[in-house]
Amino acid sequence: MRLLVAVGCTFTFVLVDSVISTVLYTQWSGPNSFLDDILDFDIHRSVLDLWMMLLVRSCLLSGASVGILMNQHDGPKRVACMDTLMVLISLTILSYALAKLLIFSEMGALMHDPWFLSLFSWTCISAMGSVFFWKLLSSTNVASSSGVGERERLVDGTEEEEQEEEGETKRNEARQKTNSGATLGRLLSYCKKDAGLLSLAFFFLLLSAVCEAFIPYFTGKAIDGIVIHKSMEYFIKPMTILTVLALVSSLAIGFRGGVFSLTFARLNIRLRNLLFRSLMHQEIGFFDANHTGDITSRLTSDTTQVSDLISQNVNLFLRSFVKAVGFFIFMFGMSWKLTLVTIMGFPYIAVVSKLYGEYYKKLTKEVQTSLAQANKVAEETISAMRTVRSFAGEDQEAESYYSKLLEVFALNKKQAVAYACFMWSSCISELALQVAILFYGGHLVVTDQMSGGTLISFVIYELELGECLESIASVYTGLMQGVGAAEKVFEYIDRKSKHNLDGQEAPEMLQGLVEFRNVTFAYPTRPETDVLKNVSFSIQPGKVTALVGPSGSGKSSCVSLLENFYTPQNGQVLLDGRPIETYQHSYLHSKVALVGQEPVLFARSVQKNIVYGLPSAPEEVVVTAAKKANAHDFICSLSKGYDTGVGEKGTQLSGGQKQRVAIARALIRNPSVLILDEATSALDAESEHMVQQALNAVMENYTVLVIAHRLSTVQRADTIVVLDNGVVAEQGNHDKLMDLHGLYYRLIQRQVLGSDCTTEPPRPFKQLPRVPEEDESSGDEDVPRY
Ligand SMILES: Nc1ncnc2c1ncn2[C@@H]1O[C@H](COP(=O)(O)OP(=O)(O)OP(=O)(O)O)[C@@H](O)[C@H]1O
Repeated sequence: MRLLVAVGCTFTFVLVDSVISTVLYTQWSGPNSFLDDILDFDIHRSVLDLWMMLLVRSCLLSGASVGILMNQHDGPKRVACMDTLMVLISLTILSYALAKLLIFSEMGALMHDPWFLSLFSWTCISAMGSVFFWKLLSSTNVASSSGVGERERLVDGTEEEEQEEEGETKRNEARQKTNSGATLGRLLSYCKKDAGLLSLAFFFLLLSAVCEAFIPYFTGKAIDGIVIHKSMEYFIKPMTILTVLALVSSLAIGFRGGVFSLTFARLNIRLRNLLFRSLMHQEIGFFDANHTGDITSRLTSDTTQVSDLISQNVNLFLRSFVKAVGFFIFMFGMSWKLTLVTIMGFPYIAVVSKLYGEYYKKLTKEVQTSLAQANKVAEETISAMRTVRSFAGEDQEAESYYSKLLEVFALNKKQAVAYACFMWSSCISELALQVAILFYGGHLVVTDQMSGGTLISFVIYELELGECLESIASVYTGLMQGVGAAEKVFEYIDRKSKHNLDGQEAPEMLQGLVEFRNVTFAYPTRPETDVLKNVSFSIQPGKVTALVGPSGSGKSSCVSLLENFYTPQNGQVLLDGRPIETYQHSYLHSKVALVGQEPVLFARSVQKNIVYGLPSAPEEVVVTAAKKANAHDFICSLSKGYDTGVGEKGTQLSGGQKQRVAIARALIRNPSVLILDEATSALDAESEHMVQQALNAVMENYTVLVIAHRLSTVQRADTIVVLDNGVVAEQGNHDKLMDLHGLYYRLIQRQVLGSDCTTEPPRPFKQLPRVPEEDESSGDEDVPRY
């Protein structure tokens, strides 16, 4: 339907254009026959050429309309491909009409003929109208693709899918085009708070632009003073004004630049702040799905690129724009004819920079993505340097980083070629313009239509204007680059977490009863695999519940759900009878504390690590928590005691020390439920002993869910939940489960006896650093571990 309307409108336009152009032409040509005009064509006297432009427009528009009607599927796409060509043709028609006006102006009376002026004006209007109707025809592409998809349901499925995909791509492209303006508007709206500063910058900008606009004018006056008046008086006056103008403009330029830099530095801070806050509230699944390198690259390089490019370009754009307007006014005042010559070249430069800007924006996005990939490799390698060294993987990692850099370089090469082509085309068009101005200006001076001094002023204005237009063109590409980076930044700023942390419950008393009720869960990154299937068990207040099971059976996943990191697909995790997600975020994490298997410490002091999340905790509470965690003595022996830094991820502490600081960090909250992921396998005997002592004490006083790796812990637990491949295989205490002779029994037998007493080999518990002797199992510290 839309397609038919567009074609109908285009044909109507062609008809109206033909009638008006022909009537105006015949009125102008008078009794002369059309044939005579062709045979006796004189560019200085005939407007036949203007009428012929009608043929060009009509043929193009009618051809496109018929093409679209005959091939409704591919037609609009083909028309869209020739959008730029149509713009160029219309610009050429416009320039030709202006040139005709100049030619006729030389002929005096001819120019004032109302029919000529009407035909000239109509040619300009219809040239612009042609672009509009061409765009209308090409835009039917987006709407018609889905319509065609419907009509051609008989076509096989793959083709239909392809059509839909194409439609979607087109819709995205169309959306992207309108988005650039919206993104820019949004970026500027972030500067609203700096409106005062910006107004000041704008004032200095105007001041400098006005001063600069007058400089060529007084230069011309000074030259006329020497050449025409041959008097120092006529020379000194404009020279004095020139000096004052130069001084004022340079001061204003300095102020303007400084204030703009300050404003956009604040924009950078705001963007980073917003982005980081948004990241802090994303669900854990988001961090599973996105690599740290990608995220930090948006936070560092993309935000910097946005503020740098926007600050430089907004500054440059405003300055160039104000100056260009001023220059145009002066140029028109000096010679409207020479100004028309200048205007003829201007649209071509605009088209070239638009094309270049769009291509550059696309390349910039690709470069950023590619750089993020390279950063990903570097970050992963550097953060795992010990592992890299121990496997002698340095060269392999360097090679893989280099190959990523080469991918970036391939894109940089494309950017360089695009830039070279852009510079080449804009320099050529500028040069052509200057030659035309000098040529025509010389003719005006020779025919006494302007003075030599005025021509010099005009040429200076034209050169300055060229610079302004060049700046505006480069601003466009620079802005597009910044907009590309800004879109990536906004994507994360606008992202709403898929897991809300907006629970409000914060009861004064919490018993610590945890229930898993028919929980089925799959990680968002692997939604097709259920890692927990209909899991139900409970953790009684004041009791120790142990989770055991082979590696990958889902123990840590249970902990993640209890920490409210993810939402289960089915079932509920309850704390004191209320769903876990209904609790206030900070409340929940003060009541449910976790000591992980490989606890992560921050690169701060021991004290700051212990009070993490509770910055106002008094010193004595910190010391009490450290004592309970069996950490006080070793902390006191450190060089600066509690103020000693622990290094990145706690690397300056031993594994056992790290664990005890992590236990203190959990205990300082005085939690109702303590989750312990027993990690003793990575520790040496002494550290293990220290950590175990701390854990033993803790288990006596808290409601504990422990992922148990030691037989002593499992034996001591009030309830043992045995997980196997995401389901609860068995539940009960040690004696009951041993009597069952099921999975638990087999696992114990296997670990204690070091042999398999089943026909079906069970999957192993956590890897054992050493196989214990059978009679060791009664001891506490040296008991066998899972
Ligand atoms: N972030 C994640 N994204 C996708 N799948 C995951 C994620 N974390 C764990 N898994 C998968 O979920 C399953 C259960 O893992 P989980 O870590 O809960 O097991 P586990 O019993 O704690 O194992 P282990 O004792 O070895 O730590 C495994 O198959 C694992 O591959």
